[in-house]
Amino acid sequence: MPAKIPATVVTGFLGAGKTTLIRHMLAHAEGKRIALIINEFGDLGVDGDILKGCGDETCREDDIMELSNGCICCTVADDFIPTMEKLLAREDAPDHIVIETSGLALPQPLVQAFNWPEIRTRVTVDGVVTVVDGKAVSEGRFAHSVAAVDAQRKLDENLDHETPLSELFEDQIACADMIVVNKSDLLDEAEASALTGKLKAEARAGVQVIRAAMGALPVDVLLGQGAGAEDDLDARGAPHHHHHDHDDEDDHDDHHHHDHDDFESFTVTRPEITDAKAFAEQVAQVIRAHDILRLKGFAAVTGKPLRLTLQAVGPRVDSYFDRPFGGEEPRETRLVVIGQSGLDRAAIDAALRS
Ligand SMILES: Nc1nc2c(ncn2[C@@H]2O[C@H](COP(=O)(O)OP(=O)(O)OP(=O)(O)O)[C@@H](O)[C@H]2O)c(=O)[nH]1
Repeated sequence: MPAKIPATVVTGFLGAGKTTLIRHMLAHAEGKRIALIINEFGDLGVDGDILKGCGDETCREDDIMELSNGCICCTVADDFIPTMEKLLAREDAPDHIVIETSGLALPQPLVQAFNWPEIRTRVTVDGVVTVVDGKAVSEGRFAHSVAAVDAQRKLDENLDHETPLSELFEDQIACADMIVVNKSDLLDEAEASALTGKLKAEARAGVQVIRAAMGALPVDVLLGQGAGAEDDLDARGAPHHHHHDHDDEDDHDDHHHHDHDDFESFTVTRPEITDAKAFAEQVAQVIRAHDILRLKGFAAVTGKPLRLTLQAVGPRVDSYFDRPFGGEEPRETRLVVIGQSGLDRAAIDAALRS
């Protein structure tokens, strides 16, 4: 029987730097043929677009596959398994498969999907890499008190003090084989080592916690961990028991909860903008006013042939020109907005289009 193809799951909260890390890995793949599967939250396909736009000859467009928008544990049979099978049916099988989960997904259901008979015989989960936004966690912007929450939970089993954010974070940490404290360029030494220590204490025994800036890690560090995670799910914090109201019919295992219901995303479209800097400030203001978790997309700037990529994680907005607009592509501005449920869509839409 041919050896199983190793697959690495890259998980981590919204905006932690998963796409950046993967982009670096593809650009420094050292001859490894890596196929990529992306499961994005929000309907704009920004991550896929950023990766496809990287222009590196080692990452061919047809090596990048996108799963339809949605939670892997709901769409495993209809979407994930067929995508994997398509990939495995190719003549030139990849050396390694990398799967980027949505920033709101739990890694456990995905790892579990590798136990499907069609997949299990041919692929193994080489490792789960959890990317952490070092700056956001240090600032307590989410998962502000994982330890405190844990202590509370231990005191009273009947209480559910968890917010969806800290719950997701805990699940992503519990499933990790390697934790990447990313954005270390924004941390001082004391912050970085405090966070590293805290994460080591929370992770399973022996999990490596490493620092990175812009996800720049050697491919050999990230891949080739040989964890066989699909055989070891129980040790990886089965998702919390938690009721969910995903929809009326409950056709999932009870222990699958559906945090993504607590989040929503929508797209705002507007014509060209005139001033890139002023627009970035406007975006930052809207984010602060409406508690938006993540905003990303592309803008057309009057007089500029290149497309402006906008990326905001919390109130920090990054923007850069990435590539010319394609011939068929409309010169317009499209942004995907992600936040906890209850966003005032009309107000956000108006504020971003003003
Ligand atoms: N300063 C700094 N910024 C970073 C670093 N890594 C990523 N970023 C920026 O953080 C933003 C989000 O990065 P992504 O790689 O898109 O994050 P992601 O986890 O893929 O985001 P989602 O797919 O939305 O969950 C981008 O603006 C990146 O340029 C880092 O190490 N340092």
